[in-house]
Amino acid sequence: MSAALELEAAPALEVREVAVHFSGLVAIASMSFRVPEGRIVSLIGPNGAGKTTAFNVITGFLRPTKGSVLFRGTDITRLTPDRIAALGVVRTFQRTSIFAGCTVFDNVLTAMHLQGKAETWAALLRLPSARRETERQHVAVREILEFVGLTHRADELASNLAYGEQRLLGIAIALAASPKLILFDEPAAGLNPSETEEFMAVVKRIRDRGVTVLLVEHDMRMVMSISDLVVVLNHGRIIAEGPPEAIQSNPDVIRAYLGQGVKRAQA
Ligand SMILES: Nc1ncnc2c1ncn2[C@@H]1O[C@H](COP(=O)(O)OP(=O)(O)OP(=O)(O)O)[C@@H](O)[C@H]1O
Repeated sequence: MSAALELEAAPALEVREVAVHFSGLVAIASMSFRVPEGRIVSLIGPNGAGKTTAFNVITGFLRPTKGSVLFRGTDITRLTPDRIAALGVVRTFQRTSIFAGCTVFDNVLTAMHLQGKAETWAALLRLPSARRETERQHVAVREILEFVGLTHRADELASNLAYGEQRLLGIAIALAASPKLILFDEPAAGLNPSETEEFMAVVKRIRDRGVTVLLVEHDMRMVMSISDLVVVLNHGRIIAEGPPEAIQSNPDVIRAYLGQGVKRAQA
């Protein structure tokens, strides 16, 4: 499907004329873009371009000065982060908050419990439905660990995981919240090439399951090989958007970012 057709399809996420000012400093001047349902979209640009600020607006951690954010047609601009997460917009952080002293399995189970408040009462009362629910959750945790490739590490303490495995656990924790749209903030930072490959394969599998992905990333090899669409920010403005091939040859993008970005990716 062409990029033009993609953009005509009903978007999972629509950012409309968002501006963010921090007491005089314009972090985002005006930003509009759409993330089509079931696709991987990357937001790229030089340091300070406004990418993390955009993530903060989308996930409700920051109110924009102007503009709006729509998730599947619903205006989420003024919702709290937990309401937005409950709608299925789930974020991973550069440093994932895992419980180092708990097992891999329990980390994912805890994340799943955190979203199932209704079942907590049934569990406290030890109702049969709660036992069924517990079994269902354990099956789901095992499925998620299988999905990210951590089954063999299920009983390991999270603190004993290698760096790349901790990233995979971060994804597993995010998947436990049943995301419809998942946002990754620099997921490849600090990963070696084989860990990056493994990470990319998991992200593609997430997309292939119908979950929409929005990525902020500086690793251009990853961005260009994984993305269906790329949106380029520079000084708080979008300077280009389109499929990776078009972005790589766009002179404005090369001037503003890619010359520097490709060097960094090869470093
Ligand atoms: N809470 C804040 N208060 C004041 N200025 C901020 C705040 N957060 C971000 N900024 C500024 O807004 C601009 C955009 O920052 P942002 O972190 O969104 O950029 P970025 O594209 O994510 O950069 P990087 O690639 O380095 O993570 C920068 O000039 C930054 O200094």
